[in-house]
Amino acid sequence: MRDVEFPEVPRPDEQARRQAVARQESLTKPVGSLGRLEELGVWIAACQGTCPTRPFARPRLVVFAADHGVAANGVSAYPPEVTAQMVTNLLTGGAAANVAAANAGVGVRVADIAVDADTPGPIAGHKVRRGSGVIGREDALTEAEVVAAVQAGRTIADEEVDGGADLLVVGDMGIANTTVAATLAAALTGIEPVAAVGRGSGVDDRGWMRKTTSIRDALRRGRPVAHDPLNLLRVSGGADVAALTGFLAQAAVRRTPVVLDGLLTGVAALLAEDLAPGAARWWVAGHRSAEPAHDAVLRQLGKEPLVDLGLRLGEGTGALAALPLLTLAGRALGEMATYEEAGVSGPVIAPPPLPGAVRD
Ligand SMILES: Cc1cc2ncn([C@H]3O[C@H](COP(=O)(O)O)[C@@H](O)[C@H]3O)c2cc1C
Ligand SMILES: O=C(O)c1cccnc1
Repeated sequence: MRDVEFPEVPRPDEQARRQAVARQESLTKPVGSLGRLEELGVWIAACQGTCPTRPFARPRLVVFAADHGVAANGVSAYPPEVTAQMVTNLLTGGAAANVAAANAGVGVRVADIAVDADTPGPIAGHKVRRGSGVIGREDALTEAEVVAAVQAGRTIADEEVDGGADLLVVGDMGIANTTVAATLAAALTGIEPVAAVGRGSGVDDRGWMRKTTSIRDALRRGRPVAHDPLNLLRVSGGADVAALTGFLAQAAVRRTPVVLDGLLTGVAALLAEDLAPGAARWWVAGHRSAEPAHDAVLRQLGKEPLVDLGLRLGEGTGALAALPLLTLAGRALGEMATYEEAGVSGPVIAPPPLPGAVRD
């Protein structure tokens, strides 16, 4: 699938990063005392290419919505029509993500990539198909659909960045998508189906068994192509994961930082880093989801999540819960007074170097 190639991903700005490290040492607090917030502030400066940092002007959440054929196996506690119903709920402001976005000052966009229903015109502009194949016995998508979905994600990232977004947050909505995500996580990290499977939106013990079997069957088909991101998306993925993959890679190409959410966005991140090496430097992990496979995915991404609240919702809620921490980190670096400005005496003993420099 040569139609999907990304240009070389730029690095966050090294000069701004160095300036930010130096500035952290000049601010009126013991060196390193803001802990991880200091690393995050440095990361924001490097992504913005400027120090002091600026407050984010237009943070945006994009929720990627799609249905999944594997829902027919009885792997979710909820019926497939909930996907379209929740899309409506997200559009009218009643979902958890709407509240979390409002709390964090983030604008919300919903993109129907493969919902198995008609959705309003403005959100269906990038729709690739309805649903997907039942991944235990057939391919999720055709080659053309994979390409179209990845391109849809790229276009959505471009639209957001061109519209002024300076921080992106990703989310998912789609019944049975944790079965797909767990399959991809197992294929990409090597964990077994029983280690990858989770309760998703709350499946019972019998459903859990059906889900584990579905992941096992899907993994049997997906493992042979696990090293090839686009073919893995075709065999075992879905149009939402493919679009998220394109979106995450393109956000990095466009030098725009992203806050990752739960399991589905995590597997898309692994695939995007594969397609566009270095893209992961532009992402921060918002939270650790209660889905067991998410931990393996985060480890493979080399990301320590900002919060671990036992959330298991998706929609971007974990990322949005963490967002005020990110905002604080940026503002502390940008707005605190220096020792010189405030007339506060600096240390009399040279402080130890800042702990664990930021992954740039
Ligand atoms: C009302 C409702 C709102 C949601 N918001 C996100 N999800 C989350 O749960 C689903 C994945 O779980 P599973 O694989 O078990 O179906 C996805 O839609 C995901 O976004 C929801 C699920 C439901 C039921
Ligand atoms: O990890 C997630 O994001 C998640 C977990 C459960 C249900 N939906 C999403």
